[in-house]
Parts: sequence; C-alpha cells; structure tokens
Amino acid sequence: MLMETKKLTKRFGGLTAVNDVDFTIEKGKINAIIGPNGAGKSTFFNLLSGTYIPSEGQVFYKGQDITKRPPDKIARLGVARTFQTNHLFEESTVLDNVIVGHRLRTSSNLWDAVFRTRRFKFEEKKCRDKAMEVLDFVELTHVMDEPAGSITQEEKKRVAFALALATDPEVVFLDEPTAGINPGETEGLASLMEKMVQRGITVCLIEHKMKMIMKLADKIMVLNYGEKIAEGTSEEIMNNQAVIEAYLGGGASA
Ligand SMILES: Nc1ncnc2c1ncn2[C@@H]1O[C@H](COP(=O)(O)OP(=O)(O)OP(=O)(O)O)[C@@H](O)[C@H]1O
Repeated sequence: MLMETKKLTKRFGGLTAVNDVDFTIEKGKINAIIGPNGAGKSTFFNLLSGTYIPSEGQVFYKGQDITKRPPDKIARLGVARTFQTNHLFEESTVLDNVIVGHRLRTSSNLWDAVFRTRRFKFEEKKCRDKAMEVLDFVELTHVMDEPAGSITQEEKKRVAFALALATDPEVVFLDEPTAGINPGETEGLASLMEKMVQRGITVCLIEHKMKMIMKLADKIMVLNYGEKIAEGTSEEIMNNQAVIEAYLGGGASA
C-alpha cells in the first residue's frame, strides 16, 4: 500500500463533502474513485494532495502521517497531480511548457540564475533532457516545437500527463483525465495510464466514463454523498446493490 486515509472527513460549513472515508491506494496499480456528481471525489483528491486540510481524520504516505502538510511538501514526497483544466502557456512551445513545469521542482536559486553558475547550467540541461524524455513517453515528440495553443485537446491532456511525470512521481493523481475527448482518444489515454503503471508509477484517478474505468482500474472506490459505499474490483462494484442504487438515483453518466 502506498497511501492510506483513515476516517478522512471534510466539512464546508454545514455540508460534509467527505465523511469518514478509509481508503488505500495500492502501489503499482490503477486506483479509481467514482461516484455521482457532487459525491465528494474532487474534495477527496484535494485532501490527499494537501490542497484542503481535513476537518478530521488522517492521510498517510508510505506509513508516514502527512495530514496537514502543505501541497508543495507533499509534492516533494513524490505525489503529482493534474487538473481538470490544463494550465498551459498557449504561446510557448509544448517543450518549453514542460521545461518550465519541471524547473519548479529544481533547486537553483536567483543567484544561480543571474550568474549562470555551473549548477544552474547543469540543471537547465537536466530539465530539458527530462522534458524530452517525458514527451517521448507520452508520445508527443512530433509536436514538441509547436505552440501549446495549437495542439489538439487530446494532445493537451498528454502534456498535462507529461508535466506530472517530469517531477518523477511515485503516484500520479488524475482528475477526469479523459473528460471532453472522443472514445478513440479515450482509449489512447487509457493505454498511456497502463504504460505508466508498467513503469512502476501508481495511478489514482477520478473518472466519469464508467465503461472505461471498469476495464482499466485494478481497484475502485465509490463515493456517494461524501461516504464510501463500496470498494473493490470492477466485478465487485458492478454487482454491488448500493452502487446500483446510487447510480440509478443519482443519474450519473455512463
Ligand atoms: N470549496 C468548497 N466550498 C463549499 N462547498 C464545496 C467546496 N468544494 C466542494 N463543495 C461541495 O462539496 C460537495 C462535494 O463536491 P465535489 O466537487 O468534491 O464532488 P465531486 O464528486 O467531485 O463532483 P463532480 O463529479 O460534479 O465534479 C458538493 O456538494 C460541493 O458543492
């Protein structure tokens, strides 16, 4: 197990968005979180990455209590995330977008940058090499010199993956990675997630596309009104009465 939550709870005023959730993220697996709209999935993600501080409960990473640690400290432990919307510099090339993303994780300071010390030059080269490597991994080498604004939606999603991968993460959180793209492109991104796992990276994602998630995920947790109502393999989830009722009542998309 790579990450674990114990009785994780988040309240916004009178609303309990995540309620008493025990969950484990299995190392080297594709872990999925599903649930009807407003079930608390994004809030749960934000608690794991340190974006939100829990009202109650704990988050563990490799057995270490990381509850209440700020997001940058959690990121440094090897936890990366992508967001629903891609924050790319549209005028800059795909390669530069990834280099800048990677630089945020390297240690050169302003002094190094101004005097262009050997360490700075070394790190600049390292960032560039890393960016090229991850762009090759997400199969975008052919568009790396194009402005990010000119590539397709699916390619932008691959850039978002590349940005997360450039930090050499152990686990990547993907918030609806295939939202807004067609079924063929969805399959391409699903293969990319499988490729990440083959490289030893743990994947945890939120997804609305049920067919895809049932095929792809090793393990699924279902949230409904902030509570965990089921956890298990695709088969276990598909046959779970509470899940069927939540989806029939909640009108979630197929
Ligand atoms: N910052 C916030 N302040 C107040 N309420 C919030 C906040 N963030 C989320 N909520 C509420 O918490 C509940 C869970 O929201 P959340 O976005 O986590 O659900 P979700 O499962 O990700 O939904 P969706 O599938 O629609 O993205 C909702 O009722 C939402 O309105």
